[in-house]
Amino acid sequence: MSTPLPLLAVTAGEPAGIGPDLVLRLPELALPARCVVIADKTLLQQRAAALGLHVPLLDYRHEQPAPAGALEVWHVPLAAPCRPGVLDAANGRYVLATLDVAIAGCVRGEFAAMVTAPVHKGVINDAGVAFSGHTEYLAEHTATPRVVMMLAGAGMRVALATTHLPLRAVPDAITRDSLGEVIRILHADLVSKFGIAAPRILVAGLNPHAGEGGHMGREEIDVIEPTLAALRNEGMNLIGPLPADTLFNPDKLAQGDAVLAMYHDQGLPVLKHASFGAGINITLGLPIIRTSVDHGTALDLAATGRADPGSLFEAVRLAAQLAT
Ligand SMILES: NC(=O)c1ccc[n+]([C@@H]2O[C@H](COP(=O)([O-])OP(=O)(O)OC[C@H]3O[C@@H](n4cnc5c(N)ncnc54)[C@H](O)[C@@H]3O)[C@@H](O)[C@H]2O)c1
Ligand SMILES: N[C@H](C(=O)O)[C@H](O)COP(=O)(O)O
Repeated sequence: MSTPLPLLAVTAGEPAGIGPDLVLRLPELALPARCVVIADKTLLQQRAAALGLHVPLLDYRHEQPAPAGALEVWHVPLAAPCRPGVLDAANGRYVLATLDVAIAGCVRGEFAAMVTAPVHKGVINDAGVAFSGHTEYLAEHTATPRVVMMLAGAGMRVALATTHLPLRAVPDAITRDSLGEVIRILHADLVSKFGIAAPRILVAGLNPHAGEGGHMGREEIDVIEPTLAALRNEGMNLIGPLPADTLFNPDKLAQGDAVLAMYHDQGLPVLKHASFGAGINITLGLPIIRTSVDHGTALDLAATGRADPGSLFEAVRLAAQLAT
């Protein structure tokens, strides 16, 4: 008897964006997972019609996997009809409801992992819910005090010491405690999830030229170096703090298994330049497995047929691999 495929929850994300278009493409490939899309079924039917896709949509039944070529759907109703490309705050809470279904299913063990299509952070806030990203939402809703965002693609892994916060808040958010926790999570998950026995982590500085010996900022001297020194004493292989402008040169990258950038736009533009459309976002440190795409809602492409599903396929493959 063959081993059953891991059962993954795939949330379709912002209804006006490309998430519905992308999940409808899942049956095209023989992916190493059984996927259940969490979304409004009528929305998927309408989007399939707009795209000219003939995908049978079947209600999810745990004991009855759909045949090849069909898509299993866990129906969560929209609050208001959706027009492709047009955001509507009335549906902000619908997006969160799809995440809640996936999280609850993972926590109770029904789903082996969750994969998320992109959401629009702004419209969820417009709906009256403070929301800065899946990463922070998942941490809060699994009662996990700290998680780490890592994107992977083009042979690179880039983790972030801070995630979605205003740039002016970044230096204050990087403390010896917070940085130490981030590095411990990154190190532990590189070992446990990626099978790297002794991970080498390249750590970026915060300031230009890693502070130039304290002449361009003191965070490297006061926070980053002491944190790295303490963790090296525990046996971790940490290289840095390194000037971020040359850290991504191929020779330097080859010396590490992952980069730790200090903030979102220090690390992610490099990775997305190299791998946009095929990269994966993974939340480290969670009690459940969660992967995601490397792109946003692309409202301009919804229902056009021009959205590339490559990143979603990669996110499903990684989630399945981690789950098995
Ligand atoms: N995983 C997520 O939930 C996630 C990730 C990134 C951004 N976002 C959110 O998405 C919203 C829009 O963000 P943005 O405009 O900065 O970035 P975006 O990724 O939506 O769009 C940037 C550009 O890339 C193109 N693009 C994006 N995905 C594509 C795909 N699959 N195939 C082809 N082209 C694609 C878009 O058309 C656009 O030109 C924001 O609210 C942002 O916060 C969500
Ligand atoms: N920072 C991510 C990116 O740029 O791809 C994106 O905003 C998604 O983050 P969440 O997974 O936290 O929603």
